[in-house]
Amino acid sequence: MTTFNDTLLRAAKGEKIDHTPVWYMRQAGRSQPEYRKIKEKYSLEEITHQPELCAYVTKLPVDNYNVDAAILYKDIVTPLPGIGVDVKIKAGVGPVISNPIRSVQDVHNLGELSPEDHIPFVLDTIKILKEQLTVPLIGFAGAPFTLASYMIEGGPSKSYNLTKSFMVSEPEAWFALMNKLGDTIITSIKAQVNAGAAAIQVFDSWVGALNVSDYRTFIKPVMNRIFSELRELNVPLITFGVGASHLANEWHDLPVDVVGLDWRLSIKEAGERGLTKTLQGNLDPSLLLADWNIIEERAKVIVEQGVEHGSHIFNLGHGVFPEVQPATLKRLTEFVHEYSAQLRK
Ligand SMILES: O=C(O)CCc1c2[nH]c(c1CC(=O)O)Cc1[nH]c(c(CC(=O)O)c1CCC(=O)O)Cc1[nH]c(c(CC(=O)O)c1CCC(=O)O)Cc1[nH]c(c(CCC(=O)O)c1CC(=O)O)C2
Repeated sequence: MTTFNDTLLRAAKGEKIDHTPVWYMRQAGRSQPEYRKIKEKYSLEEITHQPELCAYVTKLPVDNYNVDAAILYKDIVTPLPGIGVDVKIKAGVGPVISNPIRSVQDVHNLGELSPEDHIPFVLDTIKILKEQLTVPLIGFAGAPFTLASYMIEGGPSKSYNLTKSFMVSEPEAWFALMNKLGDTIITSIKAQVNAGAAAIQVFDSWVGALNVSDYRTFIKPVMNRIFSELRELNVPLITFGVGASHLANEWHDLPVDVVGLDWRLSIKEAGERGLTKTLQGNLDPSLLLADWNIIEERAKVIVEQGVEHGSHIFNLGHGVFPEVQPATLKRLTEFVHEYSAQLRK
């Protein structure tokens, strides 16, 4: 019988580990040939609605790359139809919403998430994976700002103009929206953990668009509430965002176990800024398209800084690009495992 590999859970809690655990954001899907074949026939929504198929896609990188965790194949917008958001994922574009939020009334019109009714397929996928996996399954949600950016803009945005102006001009509506999304996220995560998810990542991918002062006023209260309520689940809590080095200390203040960094702030610099918790990251995903000797050189520095820091989970600074060769991810996982084991002896 294969034993359960709990290295990622131990690293998240700051316990002693014999190698640095590895997983990659967007490891499921994307660059994998088996997934691309499935994708010729089915959309993301169709895959997520078929638990056996979705479990297969989620497990592929664990089998192919030997990573120390699985992350559920779904999207951050997956729970939103449950609260009345009309969202479709358009290939090559991203999530597109036909009823964007423009007023406090729009916020009040949003419903409540009932996981058993609205996302039973997600819970069924987790239950299948719990039987199959020998590594922890990471459940996840998009954070309120990142979800709100799609809901207010109506789709992906570069500037977040509508979101930011709504936030400062309509604070009552904004905080009502943060509350509603906070409730939705807490309910969705609790259901994922009850079904068998062993760790949680909250993706605040786009919150780096805000400055520290606005983060403290408009975002931090809801993030504090979310993580405080999730603490009772007793699973490691990871927060993550992109282009947000200026917010790293704010995240460290939240009741989380792990702070996920993109490639802009090194593990060493984060430690120097007073981040003592487990750090996750942070190879620039673009570099996975470079020659192996460059990838190895960069990964080596990150592993060394992670060992020096103490608790570290190796990851990319953001998601894997579809152009990356599966063999590169396999080799990188092996390298991080072996090199970190030598250093941690
Ligand atoms: O990023 C894309 O693939 C393109 C469009 C896009 C999607 N969600 C979105 C975006 C970005 C945006 O709004 O600009 C919006 C989206 N989805 C997600 C995030 C969080 C993040 O990555 O920072 C975000 C926001 C930030 C970001 O995209 O980088 C999370 C996500 N999407 C997805 C997954 C599951 C997975 O990859 O296993 C995950 C989980 C996290 C993880 O594994 O790290 C899956 C997903 N979402 C999406 C697709 C493409 C579907 C299709 O083409 O039919 C796919 C599948 C795929 O990439 O193969 C749609």
